Amino acid sequence: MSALANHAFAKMNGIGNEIVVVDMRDSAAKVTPDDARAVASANGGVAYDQLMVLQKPRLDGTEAFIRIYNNDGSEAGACGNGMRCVVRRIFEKNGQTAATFETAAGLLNAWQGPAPDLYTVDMGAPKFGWQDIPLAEEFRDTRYIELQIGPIDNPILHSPSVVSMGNPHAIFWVDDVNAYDLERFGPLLENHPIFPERANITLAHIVDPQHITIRTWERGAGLTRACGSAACATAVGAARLKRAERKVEITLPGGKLGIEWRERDDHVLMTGTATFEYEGRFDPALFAPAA
Ligand SMILES: N[C@H](CCC[C@H](N)C(=O)O)C(=O)O
Repeated sequence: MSALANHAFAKMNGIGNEIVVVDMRDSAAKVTPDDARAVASANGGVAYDQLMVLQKPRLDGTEAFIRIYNNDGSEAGACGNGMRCVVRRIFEKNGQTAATFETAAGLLNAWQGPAPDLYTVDMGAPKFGWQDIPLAEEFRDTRYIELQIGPIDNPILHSPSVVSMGNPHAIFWVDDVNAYDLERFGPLLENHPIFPERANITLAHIVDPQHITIRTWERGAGLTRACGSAACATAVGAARLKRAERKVEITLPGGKLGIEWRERDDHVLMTGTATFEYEGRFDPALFAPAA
């Protein structure tokens, strides 16, 4: 039987990005991709975009090792909105206002602030090398790669920037993020062979050097109302193109995030809210083997 059967969870959201938080630090059991898919089951499950699983800390000074699952069961190396939800949950339980977490992408510092209802996560430094994204072939300048959708002589979307925040992101620069059928183009681009680990696909409109609007088709989760790591990747991508400052406000369908690509260490700081919705326990029937 799955380690999640009857296990407590918290349903939260990060500006509309649907998050489930499960604290398994008291257990050595592992969550499997099948478990993650079962939790998202439309038949008695909990609808979510990312499942944040807290496991026993592996390093001194860290609160937990966090594994991140998309609702298709795939694992992600980063989840900004999910991290803010984890941070709120932990700080409300132990009274802390700062902590360090470990994820597959490395160590993440997080703190409450700059206001009581805001949480800031240091998402680490972005990576731009074609093998870091990763891409299936070499591109020396990842500010624009050769990738397009639509007629060869009149592409609908083309020349995205690519950035890794611990997970792969492709950002297409457009004048209106709502003018494209992202539900149609998203999966084609997510699964394009140029992305051996697939990719999160973002449409971004640079309103002015301090404001960018985005909409994201997420790898392994589809169209979501917000994607924090995409907001980070977009802010960095725009700054690399000298089209935005290193400190910007990103507007997503579900709300706004403050992003700063810090000069002194190239780390990306993401600030926003985290909303608690309800808590419950997973119905064991979700994980029962198919009859
Ligand atoms: N929604 C998450 C991103 C999850 C990324 C996941 N879709 C992947 O990289 O596979 C966020 O707020 O950063």
